[in-house]
Amino acid sequence: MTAFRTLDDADLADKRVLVRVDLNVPMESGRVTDETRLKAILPTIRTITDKGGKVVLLAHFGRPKGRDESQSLAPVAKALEGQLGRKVAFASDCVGEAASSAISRLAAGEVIVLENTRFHAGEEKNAPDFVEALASLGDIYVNDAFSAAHRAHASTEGLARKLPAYAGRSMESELAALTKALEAPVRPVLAVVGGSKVSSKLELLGNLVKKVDILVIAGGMANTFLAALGKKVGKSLCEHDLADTAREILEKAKAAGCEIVLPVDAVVAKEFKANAAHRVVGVDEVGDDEMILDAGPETVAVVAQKLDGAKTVVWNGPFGAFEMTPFDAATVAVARDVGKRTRAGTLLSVAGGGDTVAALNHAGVAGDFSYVSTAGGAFLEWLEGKALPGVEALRR
Ligand SMILES: Nc1ncnc2c1ncn2[C@@H]1O[C@H](COP(=O)(O)OP(=O)(O)O)[C@@H](O)[C@H]1O
Ligand SMILES: O=C(OP(=O)(O)O)[C@H](O)COP(=O)(O)O
Repeated sequence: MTAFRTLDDADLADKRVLVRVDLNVPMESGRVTDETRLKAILPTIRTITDKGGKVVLLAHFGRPKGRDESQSLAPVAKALEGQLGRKVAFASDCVGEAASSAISRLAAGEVIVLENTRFHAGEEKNAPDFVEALASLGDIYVNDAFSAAHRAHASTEGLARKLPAYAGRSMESELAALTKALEAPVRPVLAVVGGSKVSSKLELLGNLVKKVDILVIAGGMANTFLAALGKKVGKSLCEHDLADTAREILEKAKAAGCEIVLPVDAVVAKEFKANAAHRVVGVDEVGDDEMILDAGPETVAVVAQKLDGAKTVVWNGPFGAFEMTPFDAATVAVARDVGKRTRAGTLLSVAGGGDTVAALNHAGVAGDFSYVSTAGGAFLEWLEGKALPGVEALRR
């Protein structure tokens, strides 16, 4: 018997199936720029529609504080329609009259997306009345959002305890693939953690340093460490109030024998925009009116040298603001290097995260990696050995 109930165990005909998916996709000017997370949920949607269920998709987008139309899921629902090749309805709220009347109009085999769950404070609080309001809209709950499973929210955890709960196809395959690739990784293991979600990913590094041999800290995360070590980072993305936590992580790494690699140079600019005037500087030379938007070429060379000694790579979070040229250079260079080594058979590589996957696609190498997960933070917490609330709630 498997650890979870799956869609194979469910009677789906004519049922209202609440499916938690991750529609937190990269977007620019109202357009989805990477559809990996949409493609990942197609098998679950099709399994349910083929069996005559009504698919009610629940998801968050961004981190709004209350209702905020700029964080609406409406354009994502449109993009999903394109991927699915069939009509996808949309309801302007995920609870209440707007949701229930739209769902009541669904015929068997039809699909609807409900508006951003994070428009309601009860979502992140996992508030019982909000869980109740969501549960009243469905007969069955399916979680297909491995990438949001590290959040104990109403739609990722609370609902699984309220309705008959099943793992979706993507949830199943993510857990199986990560277990196969990383349950007993060949050492040395090199991890790259970068990106912009500094506060939500910094603390997990304290445990990660006990699991990996080399930790390359990149992106906005690196700026926070550089500042904690007394370097001036100007206007860079940086969480100065996390300096103590950053220093504690460096101590933990030392105690665990994990080598920490920080950028030695940076590409800096005065404006956060594509093709902004920029210069390459050492990390001691960032001006007060400048911001670090990418790692420099010397850092890329250091990472290449560290990769020479690694057998397994895990990666979440880009080296820079890769959506804007030329600040994609370090991310693209390291991605191509890892891809090449993986193809040559000298490295096993696992990468994940909404933006990281978009960056690998941008570099044209996602297909070269051993495994690409939809998940970033959730994948790192899984790697830390932490129980993920969204996964735990699904266990039989
Ligand atoms: N130095 C930097 N300054 C500003 N933003 C950065 C910097 N480095 C990386 N980023 C941003 O980090 C974002 C991705 O971070 P994150 O959400 O943590 O990754 P993922 O979605 O892969 O988990 C990208 O939008 C990228 O532009
Ligand atoms: O994009 C996500 O995670 P990721 O940035 O770690 O890939 C998930 O949708 C979780 O979003 P959250 O970090 O706002 O809870």
